[in-house]
Amino acid sequence: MALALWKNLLQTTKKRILQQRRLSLYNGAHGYEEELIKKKLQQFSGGSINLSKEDNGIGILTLNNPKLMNAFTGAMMLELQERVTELENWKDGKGLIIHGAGNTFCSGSDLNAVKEISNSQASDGMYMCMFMQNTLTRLMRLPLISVALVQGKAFGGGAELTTACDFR
Ligand SMILES: CC[C@@H](C(=O)O)C(=O)SCCNC(=O)CCNC(=O)[C@H](O)C(C)(C)COP(=O)(O)OP(=O)(O)OC[C@H]1O[C@@H](n2cnc3c(N)ncnc32)[C@H](O)[C@@H]1OP(=O)(O)O
Repeated sequence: MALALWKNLLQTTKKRILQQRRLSLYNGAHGYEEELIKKKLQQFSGGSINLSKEDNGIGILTLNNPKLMNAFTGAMMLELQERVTELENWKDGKGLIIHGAGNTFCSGSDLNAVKEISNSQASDGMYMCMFMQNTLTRLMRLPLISVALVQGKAFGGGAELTTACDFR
């Protein structure tokens, strides 16, 4: 009986910790509303973030937008958040390798998207950065040993991504 109660408590606590991790660090701060910035980011398509979870507990995350040196489009920023959620729920995960498709790592945010977002409303550029910062903080807190495999260039948001990893 005591053991069952203890297990239940442990599971509830784990669930709560996961739920808290997913909450944005910034919601409500400086007018930041995650759902609104997500709608804006959806408008900038292209590229993908692929995750392969191997049987040995190693995840391989690929930044895939080689035409733009793997720059992060809005769609990729949203996908990165989804992949991080997937990793948070991966019970058998032990490690994570992040690499870029082709012969480079990542040239940062897609400058076309940055330009358009910043031109639409001054604060939207800041909200986009806050969105990414939140995802990278969650990535940094994953209970996995993470390695950024930096081949070629890592600029702007790409360099920030490497600093969210344990090793680079
Ligand atoms: C606000 C967000 C901020 C952050 O979070 O900190 C950012 O990340 S802002 C972005 C910061 N990154 C940059 O400023 C890098 C910009 N790119 C470059 O300086 C160069 O492209 C490079 C990365 C040094 C590579 O140079 P090179 O090897 O000579 O290749 P090309 O310049 O010919 O690039 C090939 C192709 O890719 C396009 N490209 C590259 N980076 C980006 C980007 N960040 N956004 C959009 N497009 C990008 C480049 O324009 C070329 O396209 P084509 O001319 O159509 O072939």
